[in-house]
Amino acid sequence: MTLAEAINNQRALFLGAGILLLSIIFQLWRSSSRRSSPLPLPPGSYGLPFFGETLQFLYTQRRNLSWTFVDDRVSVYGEIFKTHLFGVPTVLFSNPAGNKMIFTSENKLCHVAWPPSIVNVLGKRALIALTGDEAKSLRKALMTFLRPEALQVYTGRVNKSAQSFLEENWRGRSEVKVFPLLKRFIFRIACELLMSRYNRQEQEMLEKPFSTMVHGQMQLPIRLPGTRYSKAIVAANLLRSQFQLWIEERKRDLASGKGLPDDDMLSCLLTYVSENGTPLSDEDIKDNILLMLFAGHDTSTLVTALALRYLALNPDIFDAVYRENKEILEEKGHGKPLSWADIQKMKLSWRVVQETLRLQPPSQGSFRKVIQTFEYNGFRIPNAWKLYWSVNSTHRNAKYFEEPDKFDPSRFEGAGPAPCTFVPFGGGARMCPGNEFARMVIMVLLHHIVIHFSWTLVDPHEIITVGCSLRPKVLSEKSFKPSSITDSGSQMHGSCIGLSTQPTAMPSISRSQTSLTRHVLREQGQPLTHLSLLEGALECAQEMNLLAW
Ligand code: HEM
Repeated sequence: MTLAEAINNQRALFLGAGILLLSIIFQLWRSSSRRSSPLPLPPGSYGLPFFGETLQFLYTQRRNLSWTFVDDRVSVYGEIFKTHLFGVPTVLFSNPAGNKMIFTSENKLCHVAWPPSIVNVLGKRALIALTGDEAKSLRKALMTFLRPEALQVYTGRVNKSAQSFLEENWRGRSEVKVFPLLKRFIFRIACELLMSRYNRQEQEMLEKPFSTMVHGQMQLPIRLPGTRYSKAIVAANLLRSQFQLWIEERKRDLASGKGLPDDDMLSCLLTYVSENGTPLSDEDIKDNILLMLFAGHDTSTLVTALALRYLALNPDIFDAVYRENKEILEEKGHGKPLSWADIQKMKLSWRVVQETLRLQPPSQGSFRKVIQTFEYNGFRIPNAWKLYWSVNSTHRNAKYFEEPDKFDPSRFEGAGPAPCTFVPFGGGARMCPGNEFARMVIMVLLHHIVIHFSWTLVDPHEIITVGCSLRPKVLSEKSFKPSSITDSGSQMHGSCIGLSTQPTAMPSISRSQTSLTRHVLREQGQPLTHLSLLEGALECAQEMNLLAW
C-alpha cells in the first residue's frame, strides 16, 4: 500500500466513524426529543372562531339539557375532552375520576374561577373571589356559622318562621304560586339568620336591591348609567351601606354585652379571630353576607319547589313521606317544635330531596383555572386553561344511576351512590359550605308542608330552564292545585316553580314520570323544533357576551 492509499483509507475510516457517530448522536437526540415531546392535548373541538362552543353549551343549559352537551362529545372523544368556552380553551371532565381530580387539586393544579362580572358585584373579599390561604381562612370563619353544631341552634327559629309563613301565605288559599312564595320565605330566613332582621319592612326594603343585584350580575359588565350591570353594582353598594350601619350597631351591642357571639352570622363573623389573631374586616363581612344571600337563595328555593313537584307526580312516595313526618310528630308530641334531631330522622324525606338534587341540580357545575401545566390520563392540560366539572354528566349517566331519568329516591338507601357520582354540592376544598344550612331549611319547610297540605300540579307541563350560573332561569310562573285534603282538614292549593309558557323550552320532567301523576296528563314533550334556532342562538350569544369571561 502506498502512503497516499494509506492516507485515503485513514480518511475513509475517519469519515465512516464520523458518519456513524453523527447518526448515533442524531438517533439519541431523536429518541430523547421523542421522550421529552409534550403529551397530546385531550381530543375535542374548539368550535367556531371567537365563539368556540359557548353557544351550544349555553343553549343546552338554558333548555335544562346540559348533560346532552357532554354526552354528545363523550360519544365522539371520550370522557375527557377539550372545548372552547367563554373565550378560553377548556377541558371538560365528565366522570367520577375527573370530578375527584378537580375536587382534590384546588390550589395545587387549579383554583376556582368565577366570572368577573359576578365577582365584581359580590365584592373582592367574597369567598368566591379568593384562593389559597385567604380562601381557607375565610371559609373557616364562615363555618363558625354554617357548621352543623351551630345550625342546631337555628332550627327552632326556622321552624317558627316556617309555621307563621305557611299560616300567612298558604293556609286557606285554593291556589298558590310556590316558587315566588318560597323565594320570599328563604330570603326572610336569610335576613333573620344572617343578621337578625326580623322586621318585615326591613326585609322588604332589602328585597328590591337584592333582586336588582342578582339579575344584573348576569349581564354584560358595562358600567354605563342605566345598564343592568351598573344597577347591580349600585344595588350591591346600597346593600353594603345598610349592612355597614347594622355592623356598627352590632359592634356597639356586643361591646355592651347585649348580644351573644353566636346570635347570627353577623355576630359570628364580628367575633371571629383567625389563628394569627386577625379579626375580619368590615369589607370581609359585607361581601360575604352578600355572597351568602346570593348563593343560598335560588338554590334552596328551587330544590324545595321541585321536591314538592316530584311529590305531586309520585303519590305513593308522597304518602310514605307523609307517614314518616307524621310519625316523627306523634313521637315527640304535637305542638313541640321540630328539632335538629328530628331532621336526622327524616330519612325518606331527605332521599326525596337528594333525588330532586340528582335530577334537577340547581348548580350545573363550575369552572377552575389551571395554575400549572399538568398531565392527566395521558393528556397535557396547559397552564391558564379552564377546567369544568359538570354535575349532570354523572347524575344522568346510566353507568352510575340505573334508569337515570326515573325519579327513584330508593337509590340513596344504604351506601347510596358511588363516590363522586352524586355531586350537587361539589366536593373537596371548594365544596358548598352551605349544604347543611340548605338541608336544614329545606327539611323544615318540607315537613310543615307535607304535614298540613297535599297538592297536585295545576300545569304538569311546566318547564324549567336554567341559566349558566347557580340561579335557575324561570321564565314565568303558574300554579298547581291540591287534589286531596290531609288530616289538617284544610285544602291547600300549592303551586310550584315558575313555569315556562314559552315554546322555546323543553319539558324538564321525564316521560317515565307521567304515568304516576294524579291527573290524566296531556302528552308531554313539546318538541325541540318549536325552538327557533336563531332566537336560541341570539339569546345564548347575548348571555355569553354578557358574562364576559
Ligand atoms: C340546595 C342548595 C344548594 C346547592 C345545590 C349548592 C351548590 C353549590 C355548588 C355546586 C357550589 C360550587 C362548588 C364548586 O365550585 O366546586 C356552591 C358554592 C357555594 N355555596 Fe352553595 N349550594 C346550595 C346552597 C347554599 C347555601 C344555603 C349557602 C349559604 C348559606 C351556600 C353558600 C355557598 C358558597 C359561599 C359557595 C362558594 C364556596 C367556595 O367558593 O369556596 N350554598 N354551592
